[in-house]
Amino acid sequence: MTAAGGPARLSRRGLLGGGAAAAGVAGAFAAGRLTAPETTPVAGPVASYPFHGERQAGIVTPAQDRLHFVALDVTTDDRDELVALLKAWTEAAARMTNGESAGPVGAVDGPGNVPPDDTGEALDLPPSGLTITFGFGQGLFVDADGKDRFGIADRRPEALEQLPRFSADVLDPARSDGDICIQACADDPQVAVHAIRNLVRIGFGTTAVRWSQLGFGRTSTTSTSQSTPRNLFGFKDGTANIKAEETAALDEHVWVGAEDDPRAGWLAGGSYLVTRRINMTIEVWDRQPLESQEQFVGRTKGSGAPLSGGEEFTEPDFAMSGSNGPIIPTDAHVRVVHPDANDGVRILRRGYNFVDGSNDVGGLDAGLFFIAYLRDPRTHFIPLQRAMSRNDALMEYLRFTGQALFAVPPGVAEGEYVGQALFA
Ligand SMILES: C=CC1=C(C)c2cc3[nH]c(cc4nc(cc5[nH]c(cc1n2)c(C)c5CCC(=O)O)C(CCC(=O)O)=C4C)c(C)c3C=C
Ligand SMILES: [Fe+2]
Repeated sequence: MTAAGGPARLSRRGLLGGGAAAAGVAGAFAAGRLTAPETTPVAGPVASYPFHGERQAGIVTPAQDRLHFVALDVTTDDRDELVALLKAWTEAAARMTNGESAGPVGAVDGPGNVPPDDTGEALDLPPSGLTITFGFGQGLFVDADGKDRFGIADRRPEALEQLPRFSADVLDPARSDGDICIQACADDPQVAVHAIRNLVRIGFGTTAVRWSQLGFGRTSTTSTSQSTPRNLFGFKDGTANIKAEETAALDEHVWVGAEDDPRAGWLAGGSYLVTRRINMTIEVWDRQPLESQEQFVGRTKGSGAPLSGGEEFTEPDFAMSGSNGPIIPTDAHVRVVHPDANDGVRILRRGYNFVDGSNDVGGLDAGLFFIAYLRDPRTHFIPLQRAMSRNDALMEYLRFTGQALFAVPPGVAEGEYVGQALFA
């Protein structure tokens, strides 16, 4: 398999859409925010992303179209068993992201009298841009009884605590938390599901699935090479997201710094991952006039431009007046969560649309599975969610039905296993 289409391999011309756009992007970097390329080139089909590297793949990797996310509880108290599992998962993840079977024998080439070491549904499928990203929850460090099962309680990152409750939270414990999470993203749903299924299979006896979530359409961009997708409200989502090319912003807002937390040095270069399962009352939303929908968001539904004018990547002008007060209302989502209103804070969003059948009132159980990577949940998530709770017009159409927080260790070098520094 060849690695192709990843950010480093896109030509500068392909990334920036020509010289004029390049100048524009350079200016935007200088201003601290990224503006659009003049044209938005689409990266070619991606063969594979290597599992090993300085950072885990699946964070700044161009967001793939499909997601299978699982949270697991560790059922053993034995540190050696946990470490053995992390080693086995590392090997299997490296193989699968390379388009190989989960185990070295494969789905059909082993002896007939034992179960195969791969389940087989991805036979003949390409790697499809599969990335597998691991995170550790609070319960891995101290379990519900306050027990330090694996001798790592003193290495728990200070910020890895239970998230507070927010308004519109109707959290289902069966869709929240977990000791370990695995995020599999791919451009083929079968490849993402195959990855999670096999990792869960390998963990049988050591871990148990707590909850999982499928996502069918990305709701963000994480690279300037991508076009902006739409969420289930029909709006472009991901326009102002941090992009892989914004390395200074990633260092400031996404990657945990070496000095951030003296007792959790193992997390330096990693990140925090927040998930929120957000049900959207789409049937009610669909009855709102177009102009109201646009006022709730603060952007136009067609182009995604701010209501203050311009094009999709034009910065909103929050000072501009309309006939009835500010043209971008004070409770518009993009105003409430904008860095200008939140001490300059930015986050890397990597969420997905979901529809999990229908609900008990004949509507769709649909929404946005919010995933964000950020440097510290205390500065980069809790205040944002609180601001939304207080004063965001979108809140009337949202119900938060699950949430979790994980510490995501940095990348894995060849010959190492994921999270190795935590157990060293
Ligand atoms: C706590 C953080 C956020 C939650 C929860 C959240 C939910 C949520 N958002 C949309 C739709 C859009 N969000 C947009 C931008 C945007 N959203 C957040 C944060 C949360 N959103 C941020 C930080 C930003 C970027 C703000 C900026 O820097 O300008 C947009 C506009 C397009 C874009 O920039 O991506 C839309 C549309 C929904 C539907 C939703 C819950 C279901
Ligand atoms: Fe948002």
